[in-house]
Amino acid sequence: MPTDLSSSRDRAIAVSIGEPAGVGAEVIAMAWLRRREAGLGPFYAIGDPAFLRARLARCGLDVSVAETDPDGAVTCFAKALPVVDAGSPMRDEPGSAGSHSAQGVIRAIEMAVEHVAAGQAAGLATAPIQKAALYDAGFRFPGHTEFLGVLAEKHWPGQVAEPVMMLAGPELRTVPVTVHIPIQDVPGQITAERLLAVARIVDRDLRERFGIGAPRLAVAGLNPHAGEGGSMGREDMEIIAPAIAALRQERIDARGPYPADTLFHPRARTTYDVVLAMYHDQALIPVKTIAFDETVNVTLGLPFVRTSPDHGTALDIAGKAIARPDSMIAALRMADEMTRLRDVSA
Ligand SMILES: NC(=O)C1=CN([C@@H]2O[C@H](COP(=O)(O)OP(=O)(O)OC[C@H]3O[C@@H](n4cnc5c(N)ncnc54)[C@H](O)[C@@H]3O)[C@@H](O)[C@H]2O)C=CC1
Ligand SMILES: NCC(=O)COP(=O)(O)O
Repeated sequence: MPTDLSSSRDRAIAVSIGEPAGVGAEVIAMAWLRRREAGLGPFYAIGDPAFLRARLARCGLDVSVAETDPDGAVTCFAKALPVVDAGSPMRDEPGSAGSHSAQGVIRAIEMAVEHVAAGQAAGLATAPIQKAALYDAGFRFPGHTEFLGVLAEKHWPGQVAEPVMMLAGPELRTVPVTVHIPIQDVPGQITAERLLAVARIVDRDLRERFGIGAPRLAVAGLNPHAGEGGSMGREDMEIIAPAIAALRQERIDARGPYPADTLFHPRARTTYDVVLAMYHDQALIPVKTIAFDETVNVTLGLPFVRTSPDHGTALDIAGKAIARPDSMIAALRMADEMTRLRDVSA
């Protein structure tokens, strides 16, 4: 029987509402409806309350929305979905994303970080953004991950934020060493410095934030058969293998490089705690294939907790109340657990 955690803490998780044309608003509301059975602690949305009400009515979701400030969210949460106004109107036009909503979408993310920095929120979960729509409006970051790194350095002066994306499912965690870049640019960005920096953050955060005492890091090769001794590409032997050796000198349990095609089957998955993959799809295809509905995108290397569902805006099904809220629920649960672990260890 899951515990009702709705009133067991003094600060809630802030949830930026994401792209209004997508499924973010409805999966947030569905997560609220399932809060008790899912054992979720309190959370509140940041966005346009009028938009939220309109979308939930369109979807036929029987959810009361309570406008509040972050401090009032915990009290409201048992009876209504708390929402903090981001001060920028959003349109209830499912499926048609555009730069018109960008200001509110970005502001909601900024406000969530401000609330965490001010001690008004325990952590942050983000609903998906439509990246191209934000780029059209001048957003200059590949995604949340990099934007949050900049916001962290702004609000935690003196801290060097090194945001690292990790996809965490029930059976598999993966980290893309390079993320949102064209595939032709990947080999040039696989450097020893990047590998060492990512592996150190992953090792530290798996210990500190996930309670894994001795994390085992499996490192995937870049080329077929991890280069086949150099005949299918030289990065594996010239860059990745020496970086792994350097990590082992630091007593980080990194292993590999392993051929990526045989790294994700069930027996292989019992031999490590996380895979460092060389590019986006090498990391995300296996986790989303194994557990699309339960996997969480979590940012390591920040001075605060940030999680997100693994899926995107799903414009094709927005406004129909058929999106599954499971990944958003998993993201909220993970944010809650990580913030509790931090509270205990702080
Ligand atoms: N954290 C974030 O902000 C993320 C944003 N995105 C953005 O989302 C946009 C769309 O990306 P896509 O590659 O099309 O991926 P997507 O995840 O939005 O959709 C892929 C397929 O999965 C389905 N799907 C997604 N979420 C679902 C859910 N909760 N329940 C049921 N079905 C679901 C969609 O209907 C679609 O058929 C892009 O702009 C992308 O950049 C993508 C991933 C994460
Ligand atoms: N493909 C994962 C993704 O797009 C999430 O990016 P971010 O917005 O969390 O940086």
